[in-house]
Amino acid sequence: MMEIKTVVLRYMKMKLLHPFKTSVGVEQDKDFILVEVKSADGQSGFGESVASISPLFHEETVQTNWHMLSDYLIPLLLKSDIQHPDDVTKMFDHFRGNYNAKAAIEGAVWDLYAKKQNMSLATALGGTKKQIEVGVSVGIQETEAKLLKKVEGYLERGFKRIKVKVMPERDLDILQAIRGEFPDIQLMADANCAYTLADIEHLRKFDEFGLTMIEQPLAHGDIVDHAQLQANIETPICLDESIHSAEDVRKSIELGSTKIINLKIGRVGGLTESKKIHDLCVQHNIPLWCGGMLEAGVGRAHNIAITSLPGFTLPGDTAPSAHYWDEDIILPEVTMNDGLIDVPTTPGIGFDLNWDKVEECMVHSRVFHRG
Ligand SMILES: O=C(O)CCC(=O)C1=CC=C[C@@H](O)[C@@H]1C(=O)O
Ligand SMILES: [Mg+2]
Repeated sequence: MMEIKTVVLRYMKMKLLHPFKTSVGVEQDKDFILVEVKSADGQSGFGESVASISPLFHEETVQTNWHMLSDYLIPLLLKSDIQHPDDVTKMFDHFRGNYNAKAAIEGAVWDLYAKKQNMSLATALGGTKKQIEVGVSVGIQETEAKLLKKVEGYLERGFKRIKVKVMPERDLDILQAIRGEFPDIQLMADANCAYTLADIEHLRKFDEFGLTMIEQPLAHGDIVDHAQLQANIETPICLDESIHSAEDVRKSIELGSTKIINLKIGRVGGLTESKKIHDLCVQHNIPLWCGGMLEAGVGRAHNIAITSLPGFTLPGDTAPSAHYWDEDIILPEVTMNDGLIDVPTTPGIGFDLNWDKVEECMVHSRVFHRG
């Protein structure tokens, strides 16, 4: 049994090296919650919330996460006995939605559990890979020239896949320009819900660019219209914002709404549900990759661990720390060699906290003790 005695919430604010622009908005500062769970012997596990400061990507925010953690999830956790991290998801099912908040503390419990088992989080999750392939997500750039320069730089640094953001009026030109310079690279487009079924004819034009996928072309939460769209275009659809559970994946597969899944631990409520989604995708031969939410090092470490499972067959958005921050909150930082990141073999997430950086970026904190 893992008796959690203390939980510490730290409200963090970090400055991204480059503003990140998508069809839903621009992120420059990254606010997030660093969650620490401590057992009686003083051992700690860490998790990270992925919600943004505004409800643009989905309905949660850092503030709603802070509320849900403080007023519902932590009080429940501190009066429960946990035999295994899977118990946390069962316990939290009592509350609807709030997936980012649930995942932030469930991930910390998984980290603590792996440390107590003296195994890496990757191993605790069933991971088998020693390295993971890394792709990069390129935000919307002011000009095509800037975009092409960024793509060229990323390819030189070894990224295995390029993901570009598209939106109506900023799509075919971007794809044409990239394919003109880089005809053979692994290229995908992320629409972040920017289109509707009225755009079927327009979206059919994407087929000429040989994309590995188009990510979330239609409304967040939708799986019905995506099935109609997939029946009308060749490019494989990948769902992101529509998927919050293994049940959503099952229905999407049955309807033919998707051929690829972007898994985000925070979007599905944690690592236990992520494992269920992984197993379902393997069962149905649906390629899986790990999306990103501009995480700092703790969230990045969790993404690396889940991506070590064998069903993650496509490069994810888990770029190295230096792609996002001048200094990360973990030691060592996440680094990449030739488009590959080593999966840590040390206990838990496999990184220490850079406490000087944590202190520097912490805005406020709150400590909760078992009653
Ligand atoms: O973390 C990364 O580098 C990927 C970032 C990224 O592509 C996204 C982050 C957050 C929400 C979205 O805008 C977008 C996505 O849809 O994957
Ligand atoms: Mg996406």
